[in-house]
Amino acid sequence: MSEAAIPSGSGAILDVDGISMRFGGLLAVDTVSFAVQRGSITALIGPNGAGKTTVFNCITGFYRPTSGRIALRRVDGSLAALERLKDHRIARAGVARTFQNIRLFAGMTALENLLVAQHLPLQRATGFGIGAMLGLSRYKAAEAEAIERAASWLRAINLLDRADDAAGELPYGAQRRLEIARAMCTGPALLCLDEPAAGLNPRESEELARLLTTIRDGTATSSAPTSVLLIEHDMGIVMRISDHVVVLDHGRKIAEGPPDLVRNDRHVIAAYLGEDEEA
Ligand SMILES: Nc1ncnc2c1ncn2[C@@H]1O[C@H](COP(=O)(O)OP(=O)(O)OP(=O)(O)O)[C@@H](O)[C@H]1O
Repeated sequence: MSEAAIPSGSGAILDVDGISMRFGGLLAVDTVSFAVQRGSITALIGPNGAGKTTVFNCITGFYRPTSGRIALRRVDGSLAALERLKDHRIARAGVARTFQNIRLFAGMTALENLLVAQHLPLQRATGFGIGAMLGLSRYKAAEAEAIERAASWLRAINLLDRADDAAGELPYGAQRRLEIARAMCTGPALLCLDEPAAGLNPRESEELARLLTTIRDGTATSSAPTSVLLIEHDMGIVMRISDHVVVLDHGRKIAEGPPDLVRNDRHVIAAYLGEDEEA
């Protein structure tokens, strides 16, 4: 079996190479290839049923693609062949994701949600549990770091004053930002967002757009710039914040490029008009 590859000299953090996904007789994704460049926002768009979520699920390990390869450049520079890993291993390799439906721990506070996300470094610092019970200094240091990281993300999403409120009691837009902060607390190489603007009002969308560009640029907190891959139906946000747009239709990639180019592509216009006609 050939190794996962990102061409040397390439600035890609993720390379999706000819992936296909078949559900019985349906070829939901048909030999799709694209790359996510380091420090960029890449949007995956297309009409309903185009295959966006399926591609996403292949990258994040919810599905194993029928064929094709997906290579991730980890934070330490090594390569991971995501198509061979289970979802928890993909998360450890540095892919964090959010879902279309919010999946916070509603009864826990905003702060607790961000601390739970950091259980792995805490576990490592304690030798998986016993160190915490014994109050080891290594654990205390790791715990202080986790709290500091959580606080800096609460500040970045304008929720520091609501740190002790239950996540389920926060306004919808705040919950969406908290989910993104929770994903960022794991220090990912790639942040994957499934329709982050769904259900947001214009002010909340604006806040989200600002948050995503600061995550990309590494100015949201003192964390490193982070590459973002998003599925989004809100074309206003896509065209404003994306560096690169990949368009799918009926499981195939029909266009990719900078937003201005994609917006005027006749195949893209036809795909979206076709959807309107059917609606
Ligand atoms: N688990 C599954 N089993 C069978 N068919 C599936 C499964 N998941 C997705 N599909 C089908 O694959 C195709 C692509 O679906 P997918 O959800 O990836 O599209 P999408 O672009 O994300 O659409 P939307 O914008 O509506 O979320 C659709 O025809 C869908 O019905």
